Amino acid sequence: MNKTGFAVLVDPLLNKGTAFTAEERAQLGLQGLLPAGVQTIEQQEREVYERFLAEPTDLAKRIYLMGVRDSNARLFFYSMERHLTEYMPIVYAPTVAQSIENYDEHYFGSKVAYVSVDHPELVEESLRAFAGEGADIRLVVATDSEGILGIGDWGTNGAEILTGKLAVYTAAASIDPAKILPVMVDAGTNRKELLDDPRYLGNRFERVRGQRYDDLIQALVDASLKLYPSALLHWEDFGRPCAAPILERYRDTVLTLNDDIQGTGVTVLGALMAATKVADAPLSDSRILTFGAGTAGIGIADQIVDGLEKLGGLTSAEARSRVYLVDRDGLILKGMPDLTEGQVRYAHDASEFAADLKTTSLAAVVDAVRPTALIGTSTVHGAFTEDVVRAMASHVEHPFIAPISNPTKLAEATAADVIRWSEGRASVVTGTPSAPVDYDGVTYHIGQGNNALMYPGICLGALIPSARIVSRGMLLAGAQALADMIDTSQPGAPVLPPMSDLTQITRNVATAVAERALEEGLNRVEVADVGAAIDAAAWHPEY
Ligand SMILES: NC(=O)c1ccc[n+]([C@@H]2O[C@H](COP(=O)([O-])OP(=O)(O)OC[C@H]3O[C@@H](n4cnc5c(N)ncnc54)[C@H](O)[C@@H]3O)[C@@H](O)[C@H]2O)c1
Ligand SMILES: O=C(O)C[C@H](O)C(=O)O
Ligand SMILES: [Mg+2]
Repeated sequence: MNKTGFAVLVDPLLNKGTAFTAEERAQLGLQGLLPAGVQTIEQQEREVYERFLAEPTDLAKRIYLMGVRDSNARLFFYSMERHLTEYMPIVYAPTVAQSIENYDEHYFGSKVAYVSVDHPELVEESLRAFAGEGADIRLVVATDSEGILGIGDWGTNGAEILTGKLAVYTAAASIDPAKILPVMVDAGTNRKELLDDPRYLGNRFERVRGQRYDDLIQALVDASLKLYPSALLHWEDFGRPCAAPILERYRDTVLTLNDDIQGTGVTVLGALMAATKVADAPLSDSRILTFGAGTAGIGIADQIVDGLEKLGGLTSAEARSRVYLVDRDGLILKGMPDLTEGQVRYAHDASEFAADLKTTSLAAVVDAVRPTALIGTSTVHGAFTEDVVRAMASHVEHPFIAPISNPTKLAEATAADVIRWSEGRASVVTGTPSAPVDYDGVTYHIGQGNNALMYPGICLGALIPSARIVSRGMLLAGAQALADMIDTSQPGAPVLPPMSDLTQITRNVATAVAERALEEGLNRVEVADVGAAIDAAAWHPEY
């Protein structure tokens, strides 16, 4: 049944507010519900942008913009398209972290589907209720909020990470917002201050682990496959104990992507490939030191190893031996207690190092390993000290240094410090935006090493041919497409394309990923012309 009256005005996908024409107002029963003036989308957008500029803080700007999103989605995306570079850090990281940390003051629940570990039998009903009967969902984005960015466990307050990721999906990949379903997986929280806060709205118990948790995830996968068989399932900000096991359980049989593992892995691999061009060194010469060997750190290591093998020509054992990990207890060595499965893959033999190596000193480990690339996914602010950066730059002419922990306050270093301490020789990327750095007469542009550069394109590229899975080949094709966008001929050029080019980046990545899926025979539909199929699928925020 077609909606009329207030039902139209409160539906963000139908609402045009004051842009409804006199005829539409008559047809849709809106007479008397709107003031007499009729505006164009351009006029409405100008007012949105002026109000955005006038809001006093980043958090206030985010709350305002997401309010526009919730009342008139086309107007929001029309505005985001025009001010992408300005809106990204507000709608998404780093400001989304403030939304989550201050949730109780500003939200009464986010617009997402909630599923509870107490009621796996209600998962299907929750998805149906949120999406509406007959919805053509192509993308399910789920979080359990145990590892939100680097700020940890935020229970159901973490739902705002989903609204941020969804906005980026539509802005970057033109995916129709009506086809995306955000799901908050509520398995409890281990954050005591939330459990003690009377205003906390999620399940008030400690995180449930083991069979009951696995059953909830299985119920979500089953419901998604049953209701929306061609949809991609995106996992976001699950904690270290759950993220990798969930991906391993489903990656070979279900169309699925873990953003923190795979999205981040391909982003960093793409940047590393571009950095090897700056260094004029083959990819196969890379030696990688990852500081913070959790979900993202291991995801990056695995992805780089795949790249060293398939693109760099190393054997799998050779490629693995090029990766070194440092975590809380220092350099990861064989036989250390409590290593995760991922860490075991990269544990080195202590006999490779001098007996007196201080394995908990990052600078000493850098001197011992002599890496070409240093990646930070530790959430330890300032861990890449001057000593560490100088050690990197003393062994390699052009080191790749990527302090990508989010939000900004947790980054291992600032771009400006890395440029200064490496005397302008390092290729740097940071997780949140960094201003250009002037050093010794050169302006260095800093790439934003954030998975937002990749997950929209990988997902779109997988959806276009209705791929059965996201294969390793599809991921590598995405990384190559990203690296191919980089022109390193100018001094100070970034090793990642700028966020202002996000729609073009996404298109290039999606094209490469879709073509690889077709080559590998993973498609469930035939696609004669990938570019034309991308155009045909695109949703445009116009009235
Ligand atoms: N830029 C991006 O696109 C991107 C993508 C994913 C994750 N991240 C960031 O990476 C960070 C880590 O995320 P995650 O999901 O991997 O979390 P995680 O908890 O799975 O991993 C963090 C790891 O750092 C280790 N660590 C903590 N303190 C340490 C110390 N003092 N020294 C060495 N290691 C230490 C932890 O033991 C853990 O293994 C977060 O800040 C997150 O925002 C960035
Ligand atoms: O959300 C982001 O900004 C990137 C990434 O997924 C993260 O967890 O930090
Ligand atoms: Mg994340």
